[in-house]
Amino acid sequence: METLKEHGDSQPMLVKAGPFLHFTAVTDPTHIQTVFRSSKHLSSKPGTLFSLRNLLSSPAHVIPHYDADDSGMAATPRKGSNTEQKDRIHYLQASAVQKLLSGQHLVALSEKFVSVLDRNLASAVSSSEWVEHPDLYAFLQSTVSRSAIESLMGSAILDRHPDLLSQFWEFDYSVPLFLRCLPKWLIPSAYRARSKLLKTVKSWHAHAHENSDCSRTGPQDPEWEPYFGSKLLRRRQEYAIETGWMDADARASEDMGLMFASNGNLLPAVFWFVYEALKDSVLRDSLLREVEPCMDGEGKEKVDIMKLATQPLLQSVYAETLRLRVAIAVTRVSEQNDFNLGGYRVPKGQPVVVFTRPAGLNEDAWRKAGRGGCVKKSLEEFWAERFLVDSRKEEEGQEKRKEFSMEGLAGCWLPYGGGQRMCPGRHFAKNEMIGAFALLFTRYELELLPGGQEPKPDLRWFPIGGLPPVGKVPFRIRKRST
Ligand code: HEM
Repeated sequence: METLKEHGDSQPMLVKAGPFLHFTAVTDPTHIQTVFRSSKHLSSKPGTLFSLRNLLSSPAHVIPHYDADDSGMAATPRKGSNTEQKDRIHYLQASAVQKLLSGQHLVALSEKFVSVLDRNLASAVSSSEWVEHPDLYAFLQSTVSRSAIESLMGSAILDRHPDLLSQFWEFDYSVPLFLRCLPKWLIPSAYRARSKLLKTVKSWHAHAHENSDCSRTGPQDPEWEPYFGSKLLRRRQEYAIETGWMDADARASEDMGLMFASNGNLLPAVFWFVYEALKDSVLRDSLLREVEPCMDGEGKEKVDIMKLATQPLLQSVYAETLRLRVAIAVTRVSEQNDFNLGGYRVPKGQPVVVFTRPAGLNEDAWRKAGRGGCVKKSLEEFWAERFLVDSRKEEEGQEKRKEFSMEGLAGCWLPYGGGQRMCPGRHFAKNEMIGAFALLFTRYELELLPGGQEPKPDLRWFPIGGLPPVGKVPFRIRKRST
């Protein structure tokens, strides 16, 4: 990060990390946009293969199939590709997550998440008296993640494997070690944790196949059932089985990967969102004023999640949290030809790496993007209103309203990567973050306890994703009386 800052951002930088790994680091927003707009020419296949081998422990015999698929991610296969439709694994995966995490599926999933979280919070906090907890992050891991997993993957996995959450977080803790390719003899407990989680996922799949039909992915089929959970999980089994080469171990690795993708970044983000609201009562009250008109039902007890996620300040806090608390490196490779990066030649096969954090902290770039208003306060600090602008809609006799805007920030705000492979879970993640805030603070009162230290983001996770807090944040919670 320091090297990137010293180097400046206008030119791509060739980084030699050891004798074999050379990559081009890209920090200039225009270059970043060129990379993401070139999804047709740049692939993320080498990164996918690396994760399958080193993080997800996919069986060796399936890797050549992922490698051989040269048909691209678009619905129409690349010219010259002979990959059969059923083997177009990169397209099948991408199209399933893009379709089944958006539109009406997103609404169903988000509503499910809110209702499950509501239930889980109610059973975790049953008292109207203050109850003290030593660690806010652990509390959110056990309530929010449980709800995220149940809404996406069903309730059977949690019922049948009561220690699933601790298995998952143990694996998650070791992710930076696996990505550094440390061998088993050096980190035996990390390898044990991963094997245990893989075994659990495989056993959940077997049980779900006995009780549910994964081919029920049509428009009349249920959005959610307890065994596989959402339609997305059924669809992933369906096409994987149709390949004929994805066995039970390969499918377990894939869904362990999805469990990681859908929780590993989310939980740190939820933590920082909630923590900012706990630290600043004025901010918390302003956010709650935006929640109020989104409560439906007779007793105004039901959260309208889709409406909630369009409120300006809630969105601004969401975007600001991700800007500061996510540090990911997104990798692309030109497999066919050398790549022209705004006049710089990147040789074929050499990874191009986009670091999201420097772009989120680069004041010059934000000004050049026409968003000088966003950097009135230093990008190094949290500013809840950073993404608010004056509304363009004039309402007579009314004070100018604020609205949320990301205009111009395509090369600066990148927590979800970009281009064709941009995070397909981003809409759900947004609804989960904002929904978790709304439920926690409308149903309960929460206060920080004295004596806790200001948590710092854990840079052990740079540049892998969401930065969890270092240090425990003690707090107390009670049910609201009305
Ligand atoms: C705050 C939370 C999240 C952050 C910051 C985040 C970030 C990212 C990033 C940076 C990528 C790589 C994108 C690229 O290469 O351009 C990614 C990929 C992915 N994310 Fe997320 N993500 C989050 C939540 C989620 C959730 C909730 C889900 C699922 C429900 C999800 C599912 C995925 C999947 C399946 C991929 C792989 C897509 C592919 O390779 O085609 N993510 N995410």
